[in-house]
Amino acid sequence: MSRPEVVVHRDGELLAAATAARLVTSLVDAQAARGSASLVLTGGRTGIAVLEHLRATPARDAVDWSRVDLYWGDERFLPSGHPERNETQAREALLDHVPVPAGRVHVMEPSDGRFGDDPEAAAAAYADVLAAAGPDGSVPSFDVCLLGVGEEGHVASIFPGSPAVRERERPVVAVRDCPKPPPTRVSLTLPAIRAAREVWLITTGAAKAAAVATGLTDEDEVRLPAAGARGLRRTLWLLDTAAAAEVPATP
Ligand SMILES: O=C1O[C@H](COP(=O)(O)O)[C@@H](O)[C@H](O)[C@H]1O
Repeated sequence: MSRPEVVVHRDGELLAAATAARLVTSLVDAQAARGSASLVLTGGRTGIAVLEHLRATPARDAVDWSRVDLYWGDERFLPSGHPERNETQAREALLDHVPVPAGRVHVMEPSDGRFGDDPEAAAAAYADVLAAAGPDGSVPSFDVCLLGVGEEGHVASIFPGSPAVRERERPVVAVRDCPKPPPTRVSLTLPAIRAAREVWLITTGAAKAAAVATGLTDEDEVRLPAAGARGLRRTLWLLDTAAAAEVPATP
């Protein structure tokens, strides 16, 4: 598992623009190396801002969108098209504007979907989606897994002290009684996130500074889930100055 690296940008706008540029390069490189690229999307303000910048940059056309598989790290378990669904926001920010085939957009089921109001069934179905895509029924080695970071150190919908953060077997779980609304969600687990080649934790603002500083240590992931989000090859914390304020200076 990789050790965390930190990149700090002046402010949130620049962070989102620079991360979008970094994504273009990573997706193009993955396609050159392996034929297609796989990307796990995140919700949250910064994650969606990255997609908006990706939409706006002419360099987005360097990516062959017909060979990109898109997944989600978590989803708010709400009806299809609900404005608070991470899927809805990602579609508006980017996916409706690039020629990615519908069959490569791997959404987590909504609460009015195939399984009705059953997030456990939606989570199990998403585990099947991952198993069908990965080697020998295991989770795919995503090229990049994007994650936002909550003030209390949550990533995806894995909250401190929750059953989700203790999950060791299943790659996807239903999350109930979330401290952040909406209360019901579907989320990848830390073992699934750790299957990614690269994990990028992206966050901004002073309110995240303490979680960022602790997340960079070997803190117990049950107390601070972000500390357990590491990529096989690379773990990158992409921050603005305010979020990086409590990170110890490095040479
Ligand atoms: O609810 C969620 O929040 C987190 C963090 O969001 P932010 O707005 O504080 O950046 C996000 O990572 C997660 O995907 C989302 O469902």
